[in-house]
Amino acid sequence: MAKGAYIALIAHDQKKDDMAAFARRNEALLRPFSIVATGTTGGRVLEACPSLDVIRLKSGPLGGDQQIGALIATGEVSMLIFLVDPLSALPHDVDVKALTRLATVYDIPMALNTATAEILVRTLTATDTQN
Ligand SMILES: O=C(CO)COP(=O)(O)O
Repeated sequence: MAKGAYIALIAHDQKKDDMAAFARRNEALLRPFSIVATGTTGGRVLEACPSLDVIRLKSGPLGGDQQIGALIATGEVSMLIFLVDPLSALPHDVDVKALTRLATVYDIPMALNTATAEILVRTLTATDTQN
């Protein structure tokens, strides 16, 4: 993974505890990287892991998903970990779809659940240390 590229972290409300736990488990792996996150998720990650370099954007419903989508379009995101809640209706569902669509268009490694996130974070950080 290219240095300077962001790892993007986002979690829906019902998944924020899972994201905080994920960050805590993987704090050492994530520490060398710059993280970009939607507002509330970023706050939870920083609370759990104050040592991480986290840039907080707007909250998802206020445009945070779109901000991360724009960073993907400009080539600044190398990994997207987006813990989605498939059991709740969201007012900004169109933004969520737009973001996952852009991650697919630009072929960004994308985890939508914790199990995949655990695999992805190890694979990409291991690749990085070989470069
Ligand atoms: O709603 C979100 C993603 O769609 C997440 O936004 P927050 O991290 O601000 O809650």
